[in-house]
Amino acid sequence: MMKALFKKKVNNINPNPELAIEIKNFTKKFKKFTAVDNINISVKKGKIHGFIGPNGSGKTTTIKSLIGAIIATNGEFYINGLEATSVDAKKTIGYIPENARFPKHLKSLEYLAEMGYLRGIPYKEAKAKARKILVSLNLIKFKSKNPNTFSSGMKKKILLAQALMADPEVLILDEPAANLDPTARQELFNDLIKLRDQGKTILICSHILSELQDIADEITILNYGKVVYYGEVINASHNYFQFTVMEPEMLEKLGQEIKKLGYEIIHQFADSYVIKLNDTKNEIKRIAFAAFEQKIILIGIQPYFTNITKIYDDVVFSNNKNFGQASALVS
Ligand SMILES: Nc1ncnc2c1ncn2[C@@H]1O[C@H](COP(=O)(O)OP(=O)(O)OP(=O)(O)O)[C@@H](O)[C@H]1O
Repeated sequence: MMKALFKKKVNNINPNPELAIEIKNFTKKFKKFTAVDNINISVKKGKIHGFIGPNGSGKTTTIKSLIGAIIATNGEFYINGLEATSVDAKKTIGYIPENARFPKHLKSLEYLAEMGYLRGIPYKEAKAKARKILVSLNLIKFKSKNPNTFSSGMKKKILLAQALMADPEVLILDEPAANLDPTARQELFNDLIKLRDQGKTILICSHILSELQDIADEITILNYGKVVYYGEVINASHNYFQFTVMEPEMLEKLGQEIKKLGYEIIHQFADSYVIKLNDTKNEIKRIAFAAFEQKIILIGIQPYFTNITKIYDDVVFSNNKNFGQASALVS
């Protein structure tokens, strides 16, 4: 009997070490109510991953279960291939909650140094590190002020600075841009892009689609506790262009010309191809000229990117007529 009690749980799931976050078969029930229903989520290393869904769809429940703040009814959680509850995995996560509250008696620099000290960094070292982070987030001039007196945007940055004190590989942010004005939001996003470019993985939980359109590399959409969409995001910086022909019959010929010019076709539609360009203006001229010479009529050449609002409208709004159009969430 005792043997059975202490028997180690056998885990048949092999975590994928290529993923920064892996959530498998996660279910959370609050009494009889199923808030999250057997979902799987994968977040690739070094990416900004948008975690989207209407109010009450289960985002915060998922994040809190991932960081161990609430207990899952069922499921497995991994950070960089390690069980999320393990000490080693916890060391690699930085969590930034939706709301900020700071001790009244500490100035920003002292507060960050204390937080570093609590995580085991010697105080002097922690203070030097805090100073460096404040410089990188453009907050050093406020080092002697208490963060409670800061604007919402600055408070968010102090929370980010606090998470960075532990040098996390994975940052998890719950509604990072709620209540921020456009400038503060842009500044915070620029900081997140910088961190992603340094190799960190960032999971952003949000239902404001415009927050994610320009910065997310991939998205997962949750609706009524289920994953209804997962995919990579192509944004303007990828330099993808869509070339549309007048008659679908012209498409094959255009494909031959595109290949002759040495471009790779990324996507194919009934009447168009998507290609990655580098030196946009000259390359468009070359392709348009080659098409013209082959009597292929191009009726459209336009930048191609993932429209998160449209995807959201398709997978959420069309299923929940009573929710209101997703575009209403874009602010
Ligand atoms: N402690 C709890 N007890 C009972 N039900 C809960 C509890 N926490 C969350 N829920 C319910 O679980 C569902 C998912 O809530 P959750 O907070 O995860 O959604 P969310 O997607 O983060 O929403 P929002 O965008 O509004 O923050 C909701 O229906 C919520 O009412």
